Amino acid sequence: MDSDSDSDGSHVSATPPRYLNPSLQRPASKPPQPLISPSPPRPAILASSKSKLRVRASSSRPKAVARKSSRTKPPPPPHSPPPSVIPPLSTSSFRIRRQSSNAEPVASLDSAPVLRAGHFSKLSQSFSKIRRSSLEFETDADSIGANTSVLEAKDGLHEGVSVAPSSIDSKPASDSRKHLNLIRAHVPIEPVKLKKGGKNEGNFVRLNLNKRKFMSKSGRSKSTYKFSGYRKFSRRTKRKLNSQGEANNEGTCEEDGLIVEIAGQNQKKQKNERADFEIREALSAARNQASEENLEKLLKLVYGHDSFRDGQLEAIRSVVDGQSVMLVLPTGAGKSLCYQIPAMILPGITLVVSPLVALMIDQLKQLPPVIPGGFLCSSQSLQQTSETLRMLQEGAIKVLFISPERLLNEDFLSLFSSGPQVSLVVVDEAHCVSEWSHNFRPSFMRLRASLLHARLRVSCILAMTATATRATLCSVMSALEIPATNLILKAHVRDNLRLSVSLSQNKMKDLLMLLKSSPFNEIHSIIVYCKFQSETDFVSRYLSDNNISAKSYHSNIPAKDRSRIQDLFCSNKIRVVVATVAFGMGLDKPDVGAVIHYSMPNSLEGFVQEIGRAGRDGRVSYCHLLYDDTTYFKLRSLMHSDGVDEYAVSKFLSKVFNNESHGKFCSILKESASCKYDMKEEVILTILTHLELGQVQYLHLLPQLNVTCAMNFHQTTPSLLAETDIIIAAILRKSETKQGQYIFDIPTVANNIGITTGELSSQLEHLKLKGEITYDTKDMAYCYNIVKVPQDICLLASHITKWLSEVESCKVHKLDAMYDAANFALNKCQKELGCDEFQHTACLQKKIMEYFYSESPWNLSNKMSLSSPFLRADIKVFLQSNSQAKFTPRAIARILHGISSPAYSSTFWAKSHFWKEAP
Ligand SMILES: Nc1ncnc2c1ncn2[C@@H]1O[C@H](COP(=O)(O)OP(=O)(O)OP(=O)(O)O)[C@@H](O)[C@H]1O
Repeated sequence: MDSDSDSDGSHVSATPPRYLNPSLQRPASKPPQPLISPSPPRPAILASSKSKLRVRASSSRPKAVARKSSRTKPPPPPHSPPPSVIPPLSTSSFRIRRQSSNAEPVASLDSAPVLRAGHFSKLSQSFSKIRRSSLEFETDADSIGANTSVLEAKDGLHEGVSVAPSSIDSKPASDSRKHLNLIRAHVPIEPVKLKKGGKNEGNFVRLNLNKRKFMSKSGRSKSTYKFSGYRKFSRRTKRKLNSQGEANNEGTCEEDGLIVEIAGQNQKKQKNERADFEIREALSAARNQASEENLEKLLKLVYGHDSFRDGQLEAIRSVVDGQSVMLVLPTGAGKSLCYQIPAMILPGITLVVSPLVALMIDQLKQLPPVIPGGFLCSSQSLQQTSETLRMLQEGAIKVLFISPERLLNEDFLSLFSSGPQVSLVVVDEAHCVSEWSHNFRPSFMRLRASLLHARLRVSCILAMTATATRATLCSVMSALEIPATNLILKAHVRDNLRLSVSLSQNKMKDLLMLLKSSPFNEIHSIIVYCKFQSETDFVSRYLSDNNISAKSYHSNIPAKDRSRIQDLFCSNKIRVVVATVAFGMGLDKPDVGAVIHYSMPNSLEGFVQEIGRAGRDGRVSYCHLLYDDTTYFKLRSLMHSDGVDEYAVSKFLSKVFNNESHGKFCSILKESASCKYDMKEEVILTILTHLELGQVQYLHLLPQLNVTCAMNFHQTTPSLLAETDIIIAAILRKSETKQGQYIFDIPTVANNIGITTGELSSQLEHLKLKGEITYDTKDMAYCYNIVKVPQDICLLASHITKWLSEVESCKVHKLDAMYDAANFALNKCQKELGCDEFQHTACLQKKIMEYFYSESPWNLSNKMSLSSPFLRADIKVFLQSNSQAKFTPRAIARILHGISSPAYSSTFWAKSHFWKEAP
């Protein structure tokens, strides 16, 4: 049987073999060897326990559907904790929607077809010429789906993606599923046999010759044929002919092949049209009535999935019904579908606000071909941005991924005052809206329902997250005005994950032992999470030295290399990726078999999110935490790195309100302010956001921009130009000259002549195009208008500092909760719920549930309260030996803890012997 036929039937599965030895069955109930526990001997892990925990009383579980595979399925995953584990919901301020009794169980990927619609990103190396068919979406007046999108990427990176219209070339869902996939192992790639004799030979070369032959014969010019299309055509023809043993007369056969090919194309076209028609019908039915049956039909046709997973249908129906929803589903549970299907059904645009560009691009790639999408981010060129905006206005984009900064940009918002209709705003990773979350983003905080309603005229908001405590949910729902009844909350941890913890005194050695022991030694794809970038490098090197194929991944690795590492991992060419949290967001590799935490995460939210990258295919997967006190202490110190003193806040506020001119454009240089007030840029933005969104609005934040401009004149003399141009006249008044360059502050000039910085910039651009000037800008600044000057800056500083210190305590509390859960599993677990010496799925799930659902914060013991008896003496000596400098108490504490800050960088202070080295 050749490889073509191999790909058919039994061996094809949606996921590649997880185990290194494909003959091995998944070790669902295979006891892993206890290895790192402090108290040997350790009994073997019990993967399937009888005393299972239940997440919700009626929670449905991933259904293990028999796969067309020779591999045996593992036993179904254990159940989740019993309802008694959850604090009484009736006392909560939310009504947590329970799954209806007739809800379909979660379909495992095993039951899904081999390819998902929309997966074409095997070509992530170069997805520049991929045509994506889109359906004709009905807008108010006309159909807009006549456009298809072409995605482009440069350098094989996920950068510079733009979406351009193209001709109607709608493909049916079934066809679209033949798109090559990012996760190549998912895709039965049609093998192209190369002839022996060197890499430049074989079909490629021969077919080029064929091409010349054919062309000369038909008398067409070279330009008549697109090479790639022709190559495909020739290859297919060639195969056909070879199989008939008629390859000798190449010219004639090519022509015969052409006839066969055209017939095939016609058939395919008809099939496509039929599929298109079916989808259109299903869409129209779903628009008329968003019933379970109609939505399931759409799900099947567009995605190839048989049924909705827990929470999906409920969310989709509510959104289609125009209700705002807070959706909490575990990582990999299928949240994207909950906005994609409404996006198809609703008449207007769906805006998806995302915190990371990489995430946006991944999500864009995962859109099914029937939904034309685009994205806007700051790294795009002006041309790309305006092209996307043009398409948006023309209705050629149905789903637009956008950063919060971009969304809140005045120019962008003004597009919608009389422009395209927005039907839905999706806030992805919605926990970022809340300062009580593990991942607060000030720019997300500015996403208020009132603003979205007023500026986008949108009434429906879908907030999605995988991890949120009650406090976080409360603040997100209040900011986005989502009614308490519209919370759809499912389990935070999927129950196909087996959780284990071990105390480790030598983490590298223990990690290696873990990877070489069962079940990890049989798992093909593993992510090892580290806290620090340097850790990822030396851990991956250590593993490689010990014959484990591993690569490190962190944000300091060039984007191109990161992309390559991710591709290698996704195509199963690297077994282990040793990464910081930078790895995994948007990663949809379904068969990651294990996640190992080399370092403890900062919070249970982080833990849950990271382990959620394992077992997205519904198969039993393993998550192990290596935990030790030293890392905990180090992390606890780091939790204070964002903290600020009232003194610094007060100084900063004085600077902010220094310029009392109401309505005028004010700016504060980011870098120098950060250093001067010893506050991280993110903290400064948090304070400014609070000044805008707090109880009293003190200022109005504007987009950040480079405020220093250095200009050269090229044609007309500056003074002559100033006679006819008031902007140049103002620049001459307000600038200083250095080596022939005119250097000025953009806000100062704009304020001087009473125009906005935007108007000033476009005037300068105009002069530049005329060849009169060239200029460069630098010095990124926070920009704002003052709305109200506070009466008492000290009082305001005290309020803000108190708020920030509560946020800081919240972070510390999250770390303590993580530590407490791990400590509980290791030292206090009574092993009543199916846990054993090594495996603590049940007790950790219980701890996680308590953490996420409890009304009040846990009362946690503070291991850090014991201070060194030598501390006072140390501080005294430190001050004496640095008597030339002034320190705040916080600055001294940071130095002693080895935490760098904007004013006290590690580059300088790590040389001091007071600087505490990282463990
Ligand atoms: N109803 C379904 N049946 C089968 N597979 C599904 C279903 N819904 C989603 N999936 C698949 O589940 C995988 C994860 O989906 P998705 O990326 O939307 O999850 P997510 O919840 O957004 O994950 P993350 O939290 O990591 O962003 C995808 O491969 C998707 O095709």
